[in-house]
Amino acid sequence: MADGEYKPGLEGVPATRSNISFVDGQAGILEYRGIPIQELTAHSTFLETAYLLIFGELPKQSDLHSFEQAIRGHRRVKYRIRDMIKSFPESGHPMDALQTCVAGLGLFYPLQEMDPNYVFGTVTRLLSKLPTMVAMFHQMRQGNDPIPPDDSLDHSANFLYMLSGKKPDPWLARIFDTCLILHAEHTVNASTFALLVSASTLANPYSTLATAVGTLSGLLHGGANQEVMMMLRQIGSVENVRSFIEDKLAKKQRIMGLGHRVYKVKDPRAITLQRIAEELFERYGRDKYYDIAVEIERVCEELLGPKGIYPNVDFYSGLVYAKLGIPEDLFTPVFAIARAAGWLAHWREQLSDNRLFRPTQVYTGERHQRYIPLAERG
Ligand SMILES: CC(=O)SCCNC(=O)CCNC(=O)[C@H](O)C(C)(C)COP(=O)(O)OP(=O)(O)OC[C@H]1O[C@@H](n2cnc3c(N)ncnc32)[C@H](O)[C@@H]1OP(=O)(O)O
Ligand SMILES: O=C([O-])CC(=O)C(=O)O
Repeated sequence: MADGEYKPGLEGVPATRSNISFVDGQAGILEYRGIPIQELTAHSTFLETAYLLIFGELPKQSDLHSFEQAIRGHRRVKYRIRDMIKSFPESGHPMDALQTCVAGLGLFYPLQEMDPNYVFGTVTRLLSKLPTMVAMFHQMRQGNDPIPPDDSLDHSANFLYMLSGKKPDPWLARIFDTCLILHAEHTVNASTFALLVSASTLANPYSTLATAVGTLSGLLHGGANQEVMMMLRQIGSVENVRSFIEDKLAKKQRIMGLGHRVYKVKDPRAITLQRIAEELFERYGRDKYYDIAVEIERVCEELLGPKGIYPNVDFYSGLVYAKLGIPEDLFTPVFAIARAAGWLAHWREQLSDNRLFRPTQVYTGERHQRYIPLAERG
């Protein structure tokens, strides 16, 4: 292969065929199974959207009921998982805890034949246990017992309850559910690509999902949502925004929450998240960090807009999560709870027509070298 064909970061290189989601990065369009994301946030729920992504169509009433019931039934985790979480250092990052927990599930549920029962069991177990394990780690790192799930609450409300011990206002739970819909899937992003590679080896799905969780944690990917909040606090006031941005750009550093490999306009999810943030602030009081974020967007439109760098999904999400009372280092685990739906859809799709991923490389090293004995090396 000629060097000219090599694309750093595989930019523009198709890695798979998929009918799960569609992105038009110039027009700012995102669809799940052909349905615009705005339709789903207006009318669907996270679990219905997860079903759509994983099984390819909107569920009938009875199918949705069985899916939701199965997920409710998987909320508790084995006491050995709980013991494992107890042994984690409380200062560890929750994404590392989550990755370990997801991989740990594989010890209890070995890989089986890909029949519909196995797929349904795996998908519902993972969608259900990820939120439980995130909430458990959060409680246990504070020295508390985990809060058992409340079976009277739906998926999103139950997660917020397990985090705080308080039943959330249904309006806030619905906002959180909308955030999960927005984060559920996004074509062949880095964590999904890592998942596809793992799935293609026929690794156990828990190991495969753990690969994706680890990949999402990176600062250039899902980890950016926490970084944005840290940046907003570091800037501290609207007056400091321009100098902060100019200084960063002069040092060739990245502004977190901006830029995207695919979108060259404002991410449609950032538009919805900003609207949600405004609705939240209208009811619960404005937040100075929101004003700072808006000013960053304004300054960056001027300085980075000509390069097609605009807010991505991670830019406004943290402001919403913070207002919902979610601690900053749980922002990325919340992203993982949502993205599990897309990951599982891609796991299923990959295995329906599998071929091992094994790309090639452009070798740039020496050849035909002599082994130099240790004593002769300088
Ligand atoms: C869920 C998600 O994963 S969404 C993305 C979350 N990540 C972030 O928010 C981190 C900040 N953003 C970035 O680092 C990048 O925009 C990425 C990693 C998301 C995408 O990067 P790529 O597509 O690889 O773009 P690349 O790194 O080639 O950058 C192209 C140019 O834009 C600049 N650029 C890209 N993003 C930014 C940014 N956030 N701030 C400043 N400059 C940027 C680069 O410096 C580069 O400039 P140059 O051509 O003058 O050297
Ligand atoms: O698609 C990407 O490159 C990053 C991602 O996961 C997203 O934007 O949701």
